[in-house]
This record gives sequence, C-alpha cells and structure tokens, in this order.
Amino acid sequence: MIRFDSVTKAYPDGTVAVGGLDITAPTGKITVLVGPSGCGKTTSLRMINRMIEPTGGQISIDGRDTATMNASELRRGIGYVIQQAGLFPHRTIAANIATVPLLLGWEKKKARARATELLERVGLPASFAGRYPSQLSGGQQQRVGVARALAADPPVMLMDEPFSAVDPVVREQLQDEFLRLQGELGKTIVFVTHDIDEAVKLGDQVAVLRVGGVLAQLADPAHLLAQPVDDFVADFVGRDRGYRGLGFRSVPELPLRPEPTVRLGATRDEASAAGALDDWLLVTDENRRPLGWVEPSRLDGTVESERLHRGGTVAPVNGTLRSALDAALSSPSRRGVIVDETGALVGTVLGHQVLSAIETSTRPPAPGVDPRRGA
Ligand SMILES: Nc1ncnc2c1ncn2[C@@H]1O[C@H](COP(=O)(O)OP(=O)(O)OP(=O)(O)O)[C@@H](O)[C@H]1O
Repeated sequence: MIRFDSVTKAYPDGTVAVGGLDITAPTGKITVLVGPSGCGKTTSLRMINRMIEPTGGQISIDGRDTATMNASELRRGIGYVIQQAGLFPHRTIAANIATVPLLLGWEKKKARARATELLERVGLPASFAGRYPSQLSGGQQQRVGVARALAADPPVMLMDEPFSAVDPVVREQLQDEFLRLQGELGKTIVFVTHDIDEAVKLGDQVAVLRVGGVLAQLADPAHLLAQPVDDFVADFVGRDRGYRGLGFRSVPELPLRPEPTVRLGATRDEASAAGALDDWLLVTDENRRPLGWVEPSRLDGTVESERLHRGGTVAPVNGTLRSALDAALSSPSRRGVIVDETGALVGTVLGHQVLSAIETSTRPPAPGVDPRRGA
C-alpha cells in the first residue's frame, strides 16, 4: 500500500505543484491519477520514487516512510514506465529490459533469459531481443518499456502516460494487454493519465486532481461516473458519463425475468405450450445452457439444431450493463439472455430496463449523502 499524507510540493518560485494530498493506493490495485494539464500528476508520481522530493507531508510504502529509505534502493523496488518508453537507443531490446536485473547483480545469462520471458509476456516475439529500439514501432517500444519496468518483478509500478504516444487502436490493444497482465501479476500500480476514458477503463480507483495538486474526488470508476462530487469533476468526466458507466455497473441490479425454454427435439405443440405461439422461444441444452431461439409458429416438425436462430450474445450475471445491453440488442426476441458462471440460463432482460438502470445510476445523489464515500 502506498500512502500520501498531506503531501506537498512547493517550488522555490512559489508554484505549489501539489497541495496537501491525501491518497492511499491499495496493494495489488491500479490507482489512476487524472486531471487537467499542470494539476500535479507527474509531480505526485515522481515523489513516490523520490525523483522529486516532497516539501511537506509523508509518503509511505507498506508503512515505511520513503524519506527514511535509501533512494536508489527504493527505486529498484519500483518499476517506472514513461511516455515514449524512454528506452536506451544504443542498447538492444534485451539489454534494455535487463537494465535493473543487471544493476541488481544478476548473472548475464539469467538476466537475458528473463528478458526473453518478458518479451513474450508483453506480446512480442523473442526474436526482438537483439533489435534496437529504432527498429520497433511506437506500440512495440511501449511494450518493451513495460517489460523493462517488470524485469526485477517489483511490487510497485509507476506509469506516467505510458500509452499516450501511440495511435488510438494500438493504445486500446496496449490497455487490454496491460489489464490482462495485471490480472496475472497483481502489482500495486499508480498510473498517470490526462484521459478520463483511460482512467475509468484501467483504474480500480481513480483520483481526479485539480490544478494545485488538490484531490477533487477519489472513487471507483462506476461511482465517479455516476456521482461526480462537483461541477469540476462532472465536467471532467464528461456529459456522456452515463453511457461510459455502462461498462461498470453490474447486471444483478437489473430485474431479470424468468424465460420459458424448450429442449432440442421438442414438438411444435410442446414448443407452443412452453411459450406464446407467435413469440420467440429460447432453446437450451440439458444443462439449461442457451443454444438459440425458435419461433414455434414457424416450426413444421420438431425443434432441430439447424433451425435455431443463434444470433445474440449472452451476458454473465456478474457482468456489466454494457454486456447486458449488447445481449438485449443482439437477441432476435429483444430479450437479453443472462447466464451464470456455468453458462446456464438465469433469466432475460429488456433493453429499456438496462437503459433505465443507467438513468437511475446517473441521477444526482440524495441530499445528505456524501458522494466521496464509496457506494
Ligand atoms: N521545477 C519547477 N519549478 C516550478 N514549477 C514547476 C517545476 N516543475 C513543475 N512545475 C509546475 O508544477 C505544476 C505541476 O506539474 P506536473 O508536471 O506535475 O503536472 P501534470 O499534471 O503532470 O501536467 P501534464 O499533464 O501537463 O504533464 C505545473 O504548474 C508545473 O508548471
């Protein structure tokens, strides 16, 4: 856990870059610092590894005051990734990745093996090991930057706009791979971005800062989008926040309807007895896993696999409103199929129910409720 207690950075010219910041970045989670240009994001990040020394307050990692630690030792336990990767141009990719392990005194062979392993981990071929940074695309260089930061397996990672310099498509791929990697590694990450979409996509919690390095709101993404604490945060997260919120709110909030079903091999009479003759009917296997839809009125024999209308995605019951809406919109019956972790049918939901759940979640909080406190 990284903890900021009333942390301040004032420059000799009087600029207060960070003004009394209190934030806790929980172990194994991604904390995103987001805010307009000049609000002190980078300064806050660099104070964690003491590339910048605070002028007030205290930063501790797992209860240890970083000011009392040896600065180079501190940095070796912290991976650091910056925009445009910041690779050493005259060193090979393998040598770049192995920088910290070699500083830590690893044998060359072991460091090289680690570099190759990490290349694959970040989605690059091992054959890139002998190339130079200029022989890689921007997105590939960013991956190497992440691999380099992970090389000595530090528990903490600081990431300063690591995906900002690449085009939107590559950026999305890098974000997805980063989330997958974090799912495996569970590092304690502080991530700086100016992009609210990136912040809500990646953050377990998001800290919105105002200029002067003051915390405006710290919340999980769903809560931030649904209940911005004031106009500054509301403007920053944007007007379409309700629709961004789709990706975060979970299906159990929705009223699920029981759905009549029928099995393969059922006759037309059985099918029309199960549901309405002129309505779509859901066909499942013996474990209640959805297989597709039929229209009983169009059946001229039994329900056969090849007659099924398979269109439509299914949404997991612990999934998001976005997946539920996709399921509803892509279903021929317009009823979105919700399944449990075994893939078995739990119920269905209508598109307008998903939309009203979003409406409810984006209404301002009731008077007396402090939106700074999590839901
Ligand atoms: N050496 C310095 N002397 C005086 N002021 C400084 C110095 N370094 C940074 N600042 C100021 O501190 C404030 C915070 O800067 P910082 O780089 O942390 O912001 P940021 O939120 O990361 O901005 P950006 O998104 O534009 O990178 C800015 O107003 C900046 O001009």
